[in-house]
Amino acid sequence: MAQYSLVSGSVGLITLKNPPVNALGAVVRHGIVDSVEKALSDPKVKSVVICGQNGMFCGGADIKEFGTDMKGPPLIPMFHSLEAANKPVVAAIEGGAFGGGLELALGCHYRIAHSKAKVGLPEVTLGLLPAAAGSQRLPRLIGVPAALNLITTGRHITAAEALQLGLVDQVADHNTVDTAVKFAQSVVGKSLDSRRISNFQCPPVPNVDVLFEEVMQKIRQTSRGAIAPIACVQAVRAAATLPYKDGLQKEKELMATLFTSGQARSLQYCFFAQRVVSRWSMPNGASWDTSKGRPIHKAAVIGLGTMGRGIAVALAQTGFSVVAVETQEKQFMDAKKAVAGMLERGAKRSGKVAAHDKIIYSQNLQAIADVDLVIEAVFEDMALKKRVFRQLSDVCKPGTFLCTNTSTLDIDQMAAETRQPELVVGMHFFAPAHVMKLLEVVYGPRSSPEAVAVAMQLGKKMGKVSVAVGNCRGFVGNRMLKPYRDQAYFLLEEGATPELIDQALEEFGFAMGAFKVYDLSGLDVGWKVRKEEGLVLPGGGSGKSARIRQGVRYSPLGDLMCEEGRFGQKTGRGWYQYDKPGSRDAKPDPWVHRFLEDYRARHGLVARRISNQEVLERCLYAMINEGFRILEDGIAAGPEDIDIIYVFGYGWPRHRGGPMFYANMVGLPIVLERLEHFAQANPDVPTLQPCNLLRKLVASGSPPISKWREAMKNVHSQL
Ligand SMILES: CCCCCCCC/C=C\C=C\CC(=O)SCCNC(=O)CCNC(=O)[C@H](O)C(C)(C)COP(=O)(O)OP(=O)(O)OC[C@H]1O[C@@H](n2cnc3c(N)ncnc32)[C@H](O)[C@@H]1OP(=O)(O)O
Repeated sequence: MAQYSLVSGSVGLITLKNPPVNALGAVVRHGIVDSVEKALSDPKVKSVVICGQNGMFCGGADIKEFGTDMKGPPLIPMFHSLEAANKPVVAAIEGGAFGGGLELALGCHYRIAHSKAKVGLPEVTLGLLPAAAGSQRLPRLIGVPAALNLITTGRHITAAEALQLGLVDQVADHNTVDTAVKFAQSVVGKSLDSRRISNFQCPPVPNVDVLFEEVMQKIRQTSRGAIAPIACVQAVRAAATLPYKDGLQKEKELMATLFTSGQARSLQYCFFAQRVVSRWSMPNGASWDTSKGRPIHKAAVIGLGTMGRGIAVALAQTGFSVVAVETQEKQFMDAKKAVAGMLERGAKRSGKVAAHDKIIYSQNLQAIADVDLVIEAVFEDMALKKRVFRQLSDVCKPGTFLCTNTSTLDIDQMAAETRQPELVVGMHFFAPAHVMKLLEVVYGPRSSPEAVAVAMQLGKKMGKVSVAVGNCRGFVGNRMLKPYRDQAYFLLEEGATPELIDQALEEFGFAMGAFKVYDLSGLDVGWKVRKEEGLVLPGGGSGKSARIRQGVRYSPLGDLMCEEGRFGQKTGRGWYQYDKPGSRDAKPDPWVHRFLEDYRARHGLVARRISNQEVLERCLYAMINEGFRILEDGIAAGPEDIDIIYVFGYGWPRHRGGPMFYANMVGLPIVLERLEHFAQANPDVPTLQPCNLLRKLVASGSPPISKWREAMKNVHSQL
């Protein structure tokens, strides 16, 4: 609702009330219309102030209403009637004004923001554009380049930046509503003509065509197939080149296309999925509601390789005291230098002081005796990790949480080496750990809810998107990656090239195709693991068994590349060629094409034409099928957990909502039918055999993704 009251004898105060963010749902919109009518028709009222309850101005349109019949007054006429009012209307912005909330403020004659408030037009992140005249008013107020930046990125800016841009008129350090009321009284009687933004001429831009062409080109390169950023540019262009009324018409047309698009649905799903996963739960019912964390003041990182360095930096930048331990002399010296550089660069970017004094370096484990939490980041070797956990258990004070950054290994085996296995959890960071947003928090069978709560809390403090998952090989992310990568290799054997496969995946929207990722992360990493697992045969093996291991299809292509010393970017040669070792510019390599032809000839494989569609179906449906198995096994609590992991950790295009949401969009019966087809053609590839949960969901009428958790409960109860 919106509450109306008369304050200071002459100011009509309209307070938006719709917790938690005062979104502009139908009831609020009705409330605003009624309140404005009251204020404008009351002769005692000389000016109007609009604010939000509980220190929050407005979080925008009610996203939960999208996809419903959206009854209630529309926003544009509401904002026009505010702007046309003959009494000054002032927005008092506390907390934040986002999307429709900022558009409401732009319809007012004046805007006063609290110094801690933030504002922004984040519609693009929901697959939309600011279509309550925001795309037309903002450029008129702050100019085209600044408006383009805010509207195409959706970034939230501080009150100080908003003031500098001319987006707000004043910043208040204390009671914003009182300040706004006084301000409203002070401007009574002043002409409002110059305050109505829709009457403004857009500040002229030299070479407007060149500017928009350049911006459009940049957006096309970075948006990876997302349509909303492009529509945002088109809408701002309309503001820059057309009269307000025509610009508004263009904004409406663009919004109509976006509003019903699958991309908007996917992005809005991601918005809510991110919030669902933050309310983690364990199969035993533990969650935030039942388990509180414990404050962590001092943490330790063990092992200062690439991951350990990033983790230490992330912790220090968050304000934790860190003991960084590395026992090998050379690595220790290199790490100290590297971490210092990372902290300096981070400080330069954030404008904060580099957190050098937060880190103490040591080559001795005894230095961690008093820490509250340890993150082990030594080499991915179970024997080594077990030894480290035994030492940690001896050295650390009782009650210290012991976390491992393993990306695949069994948490429980490490926990078994300690005196308090309930304090052991996985904290799987993604490289580079101080940059990447995702954190998989892995609970083993003995991990206590408190330990999970502590890791989730720590992740939140570090600005990570943390997802709690169960313990299995590869957890969620890497477990699903395996069948995807297997398919990519099998497609090479059948006639594809690395660039054909990568192009299909990148056109789909992945940040990088499978083979570019291999080259980036190093082919030797997987080779080492496969050797330890006994999968690697010299020369790839021969005869029929060369392409079979442990009874299932295996491609030795990656092993053969490593035998040639082609480890990827670091050696300047991998699935692509690079100008020099360490270079990132991947070029197709004729050597690889010949290598693949020789391989096929050796194994009697006849190359066939492979379409982009087949690449997508084989790679993505195999991965999705594993996702269903993960749900079936109870490793992830729901499809949202999987999707958020893929969007934030694996370059899955957000406008496609994550693999499980994508399966839901494609249609589960289609996914099932294609998997059945591929499984029949490849009986030695068990990951293509459709899993039970998928079959059961299809048999029960393919419920929408919002109902999968319920359906999963039924499946679990039948097991
Ligand atoms: C055919 C053509 C039709 C054309 C029709 C056109 C009609 C539309 C016209 C205009 C459209 C305007 C577009 C918009 O305004 S879209 C919304 C833009 N706003 C946003 O994107 C802001 C989203 N919210 C946030 O970024 C944050 O929530 C923030 C406001 C910064 C607060 O953050 P924080 O304090 O961390 O809190 P949470 O994010 O956890 O949120 C708390 C709960 O509030 C729910 N929430 C937040 N925002 C909204 C919202 N706008 N609508 C509905 N619900 C919202 C959020 O989900 C949390 O609840 P829960 O935990 O239960 O999920």
